Amino acid sequence: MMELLTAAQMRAIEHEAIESGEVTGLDLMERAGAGVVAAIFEEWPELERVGQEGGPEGGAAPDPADPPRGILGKMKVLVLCGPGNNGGDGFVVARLLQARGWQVDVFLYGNPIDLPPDAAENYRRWAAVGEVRTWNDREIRDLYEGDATSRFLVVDALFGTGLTRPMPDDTAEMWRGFMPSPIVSDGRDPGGDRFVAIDFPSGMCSDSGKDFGALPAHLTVTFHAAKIGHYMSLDCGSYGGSDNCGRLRVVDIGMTKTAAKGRVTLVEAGGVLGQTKRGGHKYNHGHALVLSGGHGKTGAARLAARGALRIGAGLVTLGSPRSAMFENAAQLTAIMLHQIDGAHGVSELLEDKRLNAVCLGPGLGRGMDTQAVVIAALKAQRATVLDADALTRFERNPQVLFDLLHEQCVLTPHGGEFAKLFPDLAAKLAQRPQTGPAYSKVDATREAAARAGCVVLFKGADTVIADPTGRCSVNSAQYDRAAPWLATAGAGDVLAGFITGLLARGMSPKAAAEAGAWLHVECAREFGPGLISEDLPEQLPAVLRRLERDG
Ligand SMILES: NC(=O)C1=CN([C@@H]2O[C@H](COP(=O)(O)OP(=O)(O)OC[C@H]3O[C@@H](n4cnc5c(N)ncnc54)[C@H](OP(=O)(O)O)[C@@H]3O)[C@@H](O)[C@H]2O)[C@@H](O)CC1
Ligand SMILES: [K+]
Repeated sequence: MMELLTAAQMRAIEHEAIESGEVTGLDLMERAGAGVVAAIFEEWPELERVGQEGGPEGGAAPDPADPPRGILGKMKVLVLCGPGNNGGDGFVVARLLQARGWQVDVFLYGNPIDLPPDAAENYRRWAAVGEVRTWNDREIRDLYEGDATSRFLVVDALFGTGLTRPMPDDTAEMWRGFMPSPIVSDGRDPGGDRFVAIDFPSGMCSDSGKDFGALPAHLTVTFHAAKIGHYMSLDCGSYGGSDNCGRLRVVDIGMTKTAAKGRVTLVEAGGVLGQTKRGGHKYNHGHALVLSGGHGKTGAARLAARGALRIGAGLVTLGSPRSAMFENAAQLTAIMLHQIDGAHGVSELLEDKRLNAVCLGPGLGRGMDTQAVVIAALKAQRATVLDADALTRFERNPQVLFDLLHEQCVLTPHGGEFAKLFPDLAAKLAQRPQTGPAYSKVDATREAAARAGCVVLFKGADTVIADPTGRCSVNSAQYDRAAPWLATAGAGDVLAGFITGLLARGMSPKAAAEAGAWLHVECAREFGPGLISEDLPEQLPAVLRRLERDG
C-alpha cells in the first residue's frame, strides 16, 4: 500500500531513521542525489552518452560555428541550489554529473555558512571540485538564454518540502527566462532542454500541491514515498497541481519507517482484488435500488443502474416515477423496474429488507420532491450513495442532510457540488495561499467527512476519499493512470452505480468508494479515447479479468 506523506511526516520518518542508527543524514542525501541521477538516465537513456567518449560533449565549450549535434547538441547542466537540504541534494547531483564528464554550473541561493550540516558538507565536497556561483537571477537567465548552441539539463534544487512561502522576488528573472520552455503533458521533451525537480518543482507546496510560483518540470524525483502534493491536481479552484511535476519517480533511499498516524494512502489494485464473484445465489450478492428522475430525465439513473449490475450486484431495481415508466421500460432488460411515486413510495419499497443498497441523485431533479425522497431513503438506514441532485438540493440547508446521514452513506460530490454543501471548506481550498503548508483537498475532504458523519468521495483527477475518523486515500487519474476521457457527461453517474453495486455486495462504504473509483479509472483507460459513459460499465469484464489474472 503506497503512502502519501506530508512534509512533517517525511521529516519524522527521517528523524526516526537517523535516531535509530538505521542511516545517517549524509547517507540519505548521497542516496537522494544518486537516485536523481539514476532517474534522469532512466527517463532519458540517450543522456547517458553525454560526456562519455564518442558521445555528445558535455564538457566542450560551445562553438557558434558548430551547430548542435544530433538530437542532443551540446548538453550542459545548470544546478540551482537552495538554502536547505534540497540544495544539499543539488550539490550531490552536481558532483555526480561532473564526475561523468558533464559541464556543470552551480548557483547557490543563500549564504553557504547558513546551510544545514549535511547540505554544508555537500557544498564543501562540490566546492573542492567545482565553482559555486553567487546567486544572480539575471545572470542565470543570461547564461541560459545566451547559449543557443547548447541544450540544458536544469536541476531545480532550490526548495523542496521546506518551502514555506511564495517564491522570492530575486528568482523571478530566472523564472521568466525558463518559463517558455515547452513542458509537454506527458512530461517528455526529447528534443529540448530538460527540467528536473528534486523532490518538488520549487514553488510547489508539498502538502497541498498549491502553487507559490512553481517552475514546472519534465521530471520530478522524490524520495522514500510520494508526498500528498504530488497527487493533488488543478481541480476545484485550487492553484498548482500535479501537472507541474511532469513525470514522477519515487526513489528508495533505504528507510523502512512509515507514517505513524494520519496516513493517506494511494488506492491501488491490491485493495480492489477479490471483487469477482465466488459462487452463491444472486440473492447472496445484494439487491441495489437506483432511483430514476421523471420523464425525459432518466438516462443518468440507468447509467448508474447498469454500473451497479456490471460490478456484481445480484439484482438491480430501478425505481421510477409513473411519468417515466414507459421510457425506462423501453430501455431496460436485466435491470428490474418498479414504480415508485414520491417519498412515501420510497419508504414503502424499502420495507423490503432485501434491498440493501440505494443510489440517489443521478437525474433525480431539483424539484420539491427530491429532498423528501432523500430523507425517506436515509431514514430507511440502508447503505446509500448520494450524488448530484441529491446533494445540491440541500444547498440552502445542508445541516438537514448532515443530521440524517449515517455511517453507511457515501457522498460523491464533484467540485461544484462540494462547494454547495461545504461552502466554507471550498472557499478555504480555493484561496491563493501565502504560507505553507497550505490547506489541501485532503484537509477539505477530511473535514467534510467529519461534518457529514459519513464517507465523502471528492471527485477529480485526484479523487480524495475520507471517512469521519480521518482515514483517507487518494484515487489518482494522473501520471501513468491519466484518463482524460473520463471528463464526459454521465461518468459520475456510472461511478455512483459502481459504488452502490459494491455496497450491495457487502463492502464497507470506504472500501466500496475506493474500489469503485479505482475501477472507474481502469475502465476509462481500458477503453481509451472516444469514451462515452455507456462504455464504462462494459469495460468491467475485461478489467476484472485482468485483475484476476495479474492478482
Ligand atoms: N526528509 C528527508 O528524509 C530527506 C530530505 N531530503 C531533502 O531535503 C529537503 C528538505 O530540506 P529542508 O527541510 O532543509 O527544506 P528545503 O526545501 O531545502 O528549504 C528550506 C530552506 O528554504 C527556506 N525557504 C523556504 N521557503 C522559502 C521561500 N519561499 N523563499 C526563500 N526561502 C525559503 C527556508 O528558510 P526558512 O523558512 O527557515 O526561513 C530554509 O532555509 C527535501 O525536499 C529533500 O530534497 C533528502 O536529502 C533526502 C532525505
Ligand atoms: K526543488
